[in-house]
Amino acid sequence: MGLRFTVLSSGSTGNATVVSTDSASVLVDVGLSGKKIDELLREREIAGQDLDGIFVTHEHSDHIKGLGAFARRHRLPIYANERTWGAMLRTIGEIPDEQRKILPTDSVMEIADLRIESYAISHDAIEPVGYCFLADGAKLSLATDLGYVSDKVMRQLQNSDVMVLESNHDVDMLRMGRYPWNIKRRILGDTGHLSNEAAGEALCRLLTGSLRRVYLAHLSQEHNLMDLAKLTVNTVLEDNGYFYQKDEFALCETYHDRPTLWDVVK
Ligand SMILES: O=c1ccn([C@@H]2O[C@H](COP(=O)(O)O)[C@@H](O)[C@H]2O)c(=O)[nH]1
Repeated sequence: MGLRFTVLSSGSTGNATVVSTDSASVLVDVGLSGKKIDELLREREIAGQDLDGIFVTHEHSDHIKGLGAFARRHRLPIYANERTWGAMLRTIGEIPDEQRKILPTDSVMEIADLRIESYAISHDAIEPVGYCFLADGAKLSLATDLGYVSDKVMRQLQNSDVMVLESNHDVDMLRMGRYPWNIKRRILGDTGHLSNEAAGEALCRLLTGSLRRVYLAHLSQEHNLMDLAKLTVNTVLEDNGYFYQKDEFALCETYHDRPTLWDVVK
């Protein structure tokens, strides 16, 4: 079946994504309780103990809430860079040495036929990363929790077939919303979260030959709506002269309260 994935949950209430090939299966982040992750995996017919490892993007609780419990229960290796390990150790509890794996930022590793590339992103965590997954000539890129898309990140994301891209908020809804000003400023800043417009602008530079689907992710439940996110991204694309046919490219949805269907990347 080749490279495939399901976003189990997306948003500030918890993030987790499964990426699989016929020979490897990994989880990216465990932002819900270990019990809930097991339940969602079962829904997608995956057993926790069949995973080959967990890849951590950063230490914020919506990405590591259930990490310790889940990894210990299934004796799974956890991959993160050294500074992220340092930042999360006190919250995830004791992890046996054999499960602690250091994956430096901007490095590449392979598990069976799955190639995993970590890349640095701009977010207010200690050393946050995104991941690209490649197998069978297909590329899936996960890009959430980033304040802006740097040229380096843009190069990393090139030639993706499918992307999971942050579209956190509508700027006007956020400005008018109830969050305190310091949190609004954080979200809007260079180490915060991508707005719908910023996601659209990034896509203008990424909508090349190979990109077929983009899953809008990490939507705020306070300051966004999926239809508004899609409309804004499409408007930015059209304003910049990017028009596409429905059979060429699609914007897809992720959810905070249910998994996406399996998507076979290519
Ligand atoms: O009271 C709050 C609410 C949210 N945050 C952080 O803001 C961003 C965006 O949150 P959304 O739920 O997507 O609106 C996220 O990093 C939250 O953790 C906060 O710090 N305090």
